Amino acid sequence: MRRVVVLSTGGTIASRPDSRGAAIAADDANALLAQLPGDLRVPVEGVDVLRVGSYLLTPGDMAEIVRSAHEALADPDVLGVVVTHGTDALEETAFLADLVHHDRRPVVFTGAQRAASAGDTDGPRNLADAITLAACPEAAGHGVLIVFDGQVFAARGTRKTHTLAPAAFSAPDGGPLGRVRNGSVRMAARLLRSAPLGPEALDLDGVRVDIVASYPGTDATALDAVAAAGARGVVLEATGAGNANPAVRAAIARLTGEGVVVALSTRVHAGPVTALYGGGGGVDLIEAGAVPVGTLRSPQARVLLLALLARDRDPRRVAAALRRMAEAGAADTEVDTDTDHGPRPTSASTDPARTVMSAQPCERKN
Ligand SMILES: NC(=O)C[C@H](N)C(=O)O
Repeated sequence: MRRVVVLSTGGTIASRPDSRGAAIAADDANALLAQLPGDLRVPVEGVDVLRVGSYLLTPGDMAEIVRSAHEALADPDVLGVVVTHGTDALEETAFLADLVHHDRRPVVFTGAQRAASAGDTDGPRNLADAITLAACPEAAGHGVLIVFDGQVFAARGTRKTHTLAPAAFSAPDGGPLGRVRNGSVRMAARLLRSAPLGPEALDLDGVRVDIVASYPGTDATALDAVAAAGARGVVLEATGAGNANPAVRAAIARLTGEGVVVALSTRVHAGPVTALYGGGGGVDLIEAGAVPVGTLRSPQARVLLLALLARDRDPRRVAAALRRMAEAGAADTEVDTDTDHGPRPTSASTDPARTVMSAQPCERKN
């Protein structure tokens, strides 16, 4: 039967209060589907994968979620897959799924900011939007998508940018690709995606990549500690366009000399990492061996590094692949010229830099 598969993994969308009032993932896929509003006009199958807050996920759990999506897509009758997920680490699992996504059918991640037990929970609406999008031909070829509060985002570059608001996600360097409103889908733009990695990129067990922050007065303590703990990769969350100081520069040279791959990201909300400054700035850190990761922020840079290290033990090749794939992200704002999904330009684009607008072929009644 032609259908959408909903993979349930937990998060606030599935949460109810425990005896202390603390939200705990409790609902399974059937309970989520039972709360759906309106007529979705497409059969839906629920599958339980995990039932946890996403802050509890390990890289191995994230790989299991992605493998479950691939298993669902092995059935040609499946139109698309929805993953319900906690929002804390949604950007990580969605990006991992995108890195290995090799199917034109969409995988759509969603969740909620208000628990399933809340009178004003946003979960059922987000889930209905995700199912509509997953069944929509306009979503084909976009890779892995995130739909939240009516906005559609590419997995890559999208982050949780509000702790509580229903509009929890944004893509600071590109904006949304489209929207779902009143059961109707409008896609406005498309990202250029790099070639997908093979399934071995999901063999994350035993691969350690840490994130280390740099700040005024930081020293080499944390960098040396994660290397001693067995990290094969480190993401440095630097200041500004990717700057630190001479102590961090020396630690990066030491770590890369020992075969640890160091990615250079930033704590700043938007914009790319760029080699601009000396004295321990980006010019020096890159010279010492750090790889600038463009507009990727630490959580997704870590996922990319995990995936690359899972498929290759050679740090030089991994660093080269990291550089290549981070650069591919620099093409994020190019206008799509792929017309096989039938784009029809209009003046209603959400982002003038990425103007491709389609009609609304996917409608649901509600
Ligand atoms: N809104 C949410 O889903 C947050 C929750 N802490 C989680 O990530 O599971």
